[in-house]
Amino acid sequence: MEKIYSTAKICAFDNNSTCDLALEPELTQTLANSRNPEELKHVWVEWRNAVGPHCRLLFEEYVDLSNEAARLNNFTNTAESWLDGYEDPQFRQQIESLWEQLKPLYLQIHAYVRFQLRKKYGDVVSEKGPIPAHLLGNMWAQRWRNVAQFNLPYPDKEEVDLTAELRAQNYTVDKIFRTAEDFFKSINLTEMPQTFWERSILEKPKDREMVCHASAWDFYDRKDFRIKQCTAITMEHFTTAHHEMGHVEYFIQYKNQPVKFRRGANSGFHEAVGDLISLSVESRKHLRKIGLLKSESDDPENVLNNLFQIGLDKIVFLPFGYLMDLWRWDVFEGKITPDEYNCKWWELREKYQGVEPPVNRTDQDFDPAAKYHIIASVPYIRYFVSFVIQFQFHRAVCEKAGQYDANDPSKPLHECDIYQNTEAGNALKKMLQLGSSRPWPDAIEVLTGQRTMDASALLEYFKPLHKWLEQENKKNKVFIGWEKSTKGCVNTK
Ligand SMILES: CC(=O)N[C@@H](CC(=O)O)C(=O)NC[C@H](CC1(C(=O)N[C@@H](Cc2ccc(O)cc2)C(=O)O)CCCC1)C(=O)O
Ligand SMILES: [Zn+2]
Repeated sequence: MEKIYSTAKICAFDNNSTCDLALEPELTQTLANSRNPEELKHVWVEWRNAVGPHCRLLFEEYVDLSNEAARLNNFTNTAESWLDGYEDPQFRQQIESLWEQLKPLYLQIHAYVRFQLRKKYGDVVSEKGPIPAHLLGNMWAQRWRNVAQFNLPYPDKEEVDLTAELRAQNYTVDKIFRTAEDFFKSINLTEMPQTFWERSILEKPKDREMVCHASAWDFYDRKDFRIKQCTAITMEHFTTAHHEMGHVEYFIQYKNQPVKFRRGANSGFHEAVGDLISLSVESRKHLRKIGLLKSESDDPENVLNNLFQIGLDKIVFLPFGYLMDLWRWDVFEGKITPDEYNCKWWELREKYQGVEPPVNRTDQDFDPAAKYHIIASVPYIRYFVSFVIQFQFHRAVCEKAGQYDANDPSKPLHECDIYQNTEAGNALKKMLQLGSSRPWPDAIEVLTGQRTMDASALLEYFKPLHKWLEQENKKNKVFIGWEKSTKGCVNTK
């Protein structure tokens, strides 16, 4: 399935003699930059046609083999095996409870974006229904930051296009990764070893196919750590470089643990390290410090525009991060059978994300395969966990850096930047060095003083945006939530 996914190509929208377009970089760029609904629909449908049908039977076989392996490891099925690392029989209930706390914020940004997209695209976006998934700037509608420019709360304020700025300043792939390394070093974490620079693959090779989905690798010899990334000069890849290097920092911090404990406290911790640093990097304060933001002024409108763009990544991701394994847990437990794979997927996509396919789908399609983690058997709830705990970590390191104080409105959480603060870095380091040697509640307590996942830090970070969205949606009399989709998935049997 990985080979099918990594080599799949489609033909161009307006020229079907060009048929060598791959997911990265071509289709990713089209979904991000095209404003032509027909072209977006073409790319969205053709990608799924190129991967889904070819993976469907393989996936059924994979489910049986994976469950057999789980049983041989004394688990009931793969779902139980995947959840084992969270060491808590109540884990799924905790996730559901976190989602219930976060859903009101999601409903507000969803309603606002649907209203804006309707202004731009007209009736292809209904007033009260789910949002068509192909118009949101991303192949899976899991992050909407690429459609920020016609959604900004204050559109007449300066246009901060970091991708354009990176290119204008002749950022190279190497400079992107050196900039990321510089941040980690500045808080007393570790520089990348020389072998990292010699052995990593940071650009798509010209001479051969390669799995371009970014990844970070620990070779478990305490010395060899690498990143593989088909890096483009974009803001998304700048953030991804920090994400991948966050994995490497964690590898290095726990490298002296026994091999058994050279893992994240749970998988969500591993996903949170790089994103935690990116929360500082993406603040206007930091972007100005490293010269990526020219303007001097930080008036409330510019700050809200920036917070909104971060929300299009972080708030928007939550329902997707949840539904990916809600679908797979049911598949592994046999609650979703092969003939229901696709229509149950679209039920969940509508129920949690409030998105719909641009064209009707059938049970003969297999749209989950359009997402790397499904065909590569990579669990996904780790990202939902990460998107919650990274804000708990951020709140803790920002307090240590004196950059955040719950009682001081002049130090809001969303303007914190821990750059060059070694107290913050040392506190983070103490947690990372534990690896998986202690239950994760002990690990999170070391840094935050809490022993549970807690949505309050994310809600605190986005509080100004939440308030603004509620006011704006009320002013525009926008319908909050979504009615049943007119599109969806049809059982052909
Ligand atoms: C040997 C091995 O497998 N190593 C693991 C790491 C480890 O376990 O040690 C690994 O490298 N996994 C690859 C995976 C890549 C990416 C990803 O898949 N991201 C998710 C979700 C997401 C989205 C936004 C975001 O800000 C953070 C995450 C997606 O793109 O849907 C793609 C770019 C970002 C991270 C990763 O790094 O997590
Ligand atoms: Zn990761």
